[in-house]
Amino acid sequence: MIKFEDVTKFYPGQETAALRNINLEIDKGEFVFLVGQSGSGKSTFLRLILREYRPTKGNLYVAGKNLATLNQWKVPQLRRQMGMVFQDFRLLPGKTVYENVAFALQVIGKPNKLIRRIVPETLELVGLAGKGDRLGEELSGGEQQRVAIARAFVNRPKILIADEPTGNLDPETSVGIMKLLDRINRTETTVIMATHDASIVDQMRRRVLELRNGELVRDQSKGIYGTA
Ligand SMILES: Nc1ncnc2c1ncn2[C@@H]1O[C@H](COP(=O)(O)OP(=O)(O)OP(=O)(O)O)[C@@H](O)[C@H]1O
Repeated sequence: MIKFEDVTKFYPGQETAALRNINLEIDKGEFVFLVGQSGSGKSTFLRLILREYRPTKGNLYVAGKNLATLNQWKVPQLRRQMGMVFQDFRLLPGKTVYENVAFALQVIGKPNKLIRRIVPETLELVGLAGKGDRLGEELSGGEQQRVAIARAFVNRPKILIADEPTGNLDPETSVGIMKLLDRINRTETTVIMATHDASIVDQMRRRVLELRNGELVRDQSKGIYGTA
């Protein structure tokens, strides 16, 4: 599903690499935590998968395409296979829960009939049945993150990328969000999640990739947050 082949990324004008010689594979349906200190390269790793940047060196295969050479005009097609969730939710202001989720399908040209069927189904899946008419800003942080997850997942992407999705939530709410990501993962969706949340990583016991100064220093199955 995803393969890094000796991937190095330098930002323009920088002398040290944000990522250096990364080699790894992530299979379909895996759940992977990406950990490491601030500045270790986690966001860069995710942004390369999203093809926000190209690798400076090496090859990066995502869903059968080499992103190092992929034409720019094919990027939207690639992104449709991915959902993205952020720490700060990023809901559309002034829009209802339903509208936030429906919008993700409208922009890719899905017919209204399908939207009217799939949005309520997805809201139910994330535990927001009956809340479609509420405005995003009226919801709690945990509920807003559920909307963001519904929006990311409504098109049934192959890969869900989450950048610190529990970073703004209290521990109990975070556990609920993790249960939801786990349920999504069980539908064969590959989940890659950058996090600083040790207790969640330690509870879930999934594959852990640790970056340090742009290098992959640990790749542990059923891993924990810190090195034992
Ligand atoms: N647009 C950019 N231009 C130049 N340097 C950048 C840019 N984005 C990130 N960097 C640098 O690349 C390195 C890796 O940053 P990155 O944001 O990937 O780390 P991170 O692990 O996601 O950090 P955090 O946990 O704080 O989000 C850092 O040294 C950072 O300063």
